[in-house]
Amino acid sequence: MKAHSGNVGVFVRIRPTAHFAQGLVECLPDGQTVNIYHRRDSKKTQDSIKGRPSSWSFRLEGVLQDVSQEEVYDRVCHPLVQGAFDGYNGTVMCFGQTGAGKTYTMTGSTKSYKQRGFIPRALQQVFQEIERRTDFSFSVQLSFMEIYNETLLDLLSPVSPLQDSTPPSARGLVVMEEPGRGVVIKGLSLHPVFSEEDALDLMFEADMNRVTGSHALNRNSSRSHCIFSLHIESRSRTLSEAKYVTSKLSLVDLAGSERLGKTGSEGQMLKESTYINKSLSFLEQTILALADRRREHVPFRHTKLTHALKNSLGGNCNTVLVANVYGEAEHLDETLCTMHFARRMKNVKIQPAVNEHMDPALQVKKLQKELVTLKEEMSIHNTLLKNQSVEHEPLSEAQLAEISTEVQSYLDGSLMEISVKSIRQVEAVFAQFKLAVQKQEQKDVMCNTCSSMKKDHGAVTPDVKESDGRGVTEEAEAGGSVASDSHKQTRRANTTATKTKKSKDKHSTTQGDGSPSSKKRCETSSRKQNTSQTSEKELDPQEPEAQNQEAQPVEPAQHESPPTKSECFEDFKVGPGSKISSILKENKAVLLERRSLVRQLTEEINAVKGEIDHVMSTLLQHKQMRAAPEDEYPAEDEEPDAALLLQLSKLKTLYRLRHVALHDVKAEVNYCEHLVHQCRVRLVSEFETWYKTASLTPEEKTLALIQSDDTEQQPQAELPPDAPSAQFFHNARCRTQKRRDVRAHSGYKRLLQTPPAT
Ligand SMILES: Nc1ncnc2c1ncn2[C@@H]1O[C@H](COP(=O)(O)OP(=O)(O)OP(=O)(O)O)[C@@H](O)[C@H]1O
Repeated sequence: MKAHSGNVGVFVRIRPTAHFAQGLVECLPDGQTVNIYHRRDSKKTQDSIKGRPSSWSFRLEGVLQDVSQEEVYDRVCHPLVQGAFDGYNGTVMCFGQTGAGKTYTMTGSTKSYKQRGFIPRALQQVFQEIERRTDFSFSVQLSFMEIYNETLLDLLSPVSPLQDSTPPSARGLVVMEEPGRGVVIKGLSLHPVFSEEDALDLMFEADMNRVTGSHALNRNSSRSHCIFSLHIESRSRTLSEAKYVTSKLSLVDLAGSERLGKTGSEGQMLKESTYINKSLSFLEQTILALADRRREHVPFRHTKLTHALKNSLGGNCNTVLVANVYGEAEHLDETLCTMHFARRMKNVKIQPAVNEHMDPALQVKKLQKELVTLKEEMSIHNTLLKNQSVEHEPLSEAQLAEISTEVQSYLDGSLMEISVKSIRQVEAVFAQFKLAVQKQEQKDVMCNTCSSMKKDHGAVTPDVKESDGRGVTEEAEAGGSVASDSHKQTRRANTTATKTKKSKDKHSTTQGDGSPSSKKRCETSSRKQNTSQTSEKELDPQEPEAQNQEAQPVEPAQHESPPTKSECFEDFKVGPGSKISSILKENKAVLLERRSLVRQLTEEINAVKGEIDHVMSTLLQHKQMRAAPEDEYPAEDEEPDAALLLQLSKLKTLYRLRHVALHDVKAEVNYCEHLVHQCRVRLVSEFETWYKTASLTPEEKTLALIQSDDTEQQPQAELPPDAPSAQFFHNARCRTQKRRDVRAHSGYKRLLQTPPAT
């Protein structure tokens, strides 16, 4: 997904106020335009804008006024995070006057889950997406960097900047450009994270380490620029492709621009303000240069900030700017400056591109496979066909299309045979057959279930959770492994046969001829209708009765009895739910294998224990014998004792090793059980959703969609208090608070480094 292409996306967010400058700031109903007017009677204003027009109109991607944190995130950040999963880099920057709400937008309130900002929401989205994309494996790493007075600081350094008195320059955080990788920060620590809660922990930790100060406009003013980065790498689990994609998501909270007179800064804070204003002014110059396509040189290297952001400004990245402004009249000049910056940023071009890479090891494997195929082709060429025109190259699009047409003609009977030309052609023919079967299956499933359920929804009420649970266990006990496609197709064919039989039965019930066979069919049918709960076993398409039935001609749809929920579940498992169903089977197969290993190890341990007992009792006997009068027992009995002791020591070692192995395998069993449970729950819940939707008319589906939209827009206060993300947020915050308290008690003080002279 490409979130924004062409130009940088720009939004303006107005900080809520009871004293909105009505008449001076106007937000148009289109939600994209802000007009700003200057009063002609204001002396100060007239001085500052001498010779310029007295009103400005700014048209942006969106004007965010009185909008919740959730909506701001959804409009600004959500598409970029989604894009990151497709391999696009993304950057969101908050820019504006001090106190206008940049940190509130980016990090949000650390005390309130509902008011959390972009960073925690992005982490939530990332881990939810990872859970959803079961076909991919992901690795996520994060880093958090601060630029304070032109010095780069690692907010997540393994050695906390609070403890470390080494000057940051000596700790070696340097902006560098590497061929093929662009700008990298050498020395910045990257932290692998495996869960939302892990990541939130690090976010709170970094937030605690930031430099803040207090001045007239903001009690908690960030005195630095802050760059939070998430590095995501994803690889397909299903395709053995060498390709994989990476992306970097940067969330940038810039320090606030400030008028020194207004903030009343002095001393250290004055120095900070000077650095902040200087770097923002360079940022502005860089943006001007980027927006002007005639400029050949862009002064990225003027400051650490612009250098570090080089790839994010007009690079291959989806970039979005949030301009944070006040809505009050007294800040109109600064608001105007921010809006001009936003407009310039809007003119900067971006060229988002997917970061696709090749895994060399997998590529070698692929080439080796290719070589084997080519060799086979050669052997066919030489031995079977003796045909000079055998193709050794991969098939072209045109050849594949031709094969598809041939297969279609073969299937509809207009072509009697397909002649073999090469292994690749044979493989492509098989693939086309498979495709045709799958399409037919999908059609069958949808036609049968949707139309029948629609007709008689009330009759379909078995509790699938229970019947599914039993079925699943039965499969597991039967040692179910991953079903091959052909196996699935056989099951499918048998299911169809069973269904056809059932529809025939139903037909006979209403039009019975009174013959014994007809009666029997009637009984079967009524028995099925009276059963409120149908087990999987009863419906097992492989049961002998079903297999012995000759395939009956398919009755017209209106005579078919509606499939039971359990039957629909079977269809679901080979149709839309086939992926999760096959993962479940795989996991169950692994679980069974591990359980049998546990049994085997337990038996071995028992056997070793038996031997140990035996050796010990022999040794005991010898000891007793030695204690007896000498004439009864000869002295050479000492000799076997040495051998027995050696054997005993070996047995004990073996016993210990087996125990360790058993312990490990038991842990694996626990883990596998957990996975199987998760898959099972997911299969059933996905089926429930599918089943509900399949039985709806198009109008009902539309209504359901509208209702689900409504639910999403409910205020967050209505989220269940135990919503997992809220819990993670709460836990991580509490842990950070504890660390903060410990540090406060032990007298830690943030060492603010003197910046190197520039
Ligand atoms: N949209 C908003 N809704 C509610 N409160 C807000 C909003 N924007 C800002 N605030 C509040 O205003 C105060 C200042 O906001 P914040 O610290 O985010 O400003 P800033 O632009 O990051 O300032 P600085 O550049 O000085 O760090 C905070 O108390 C914050 O909670």
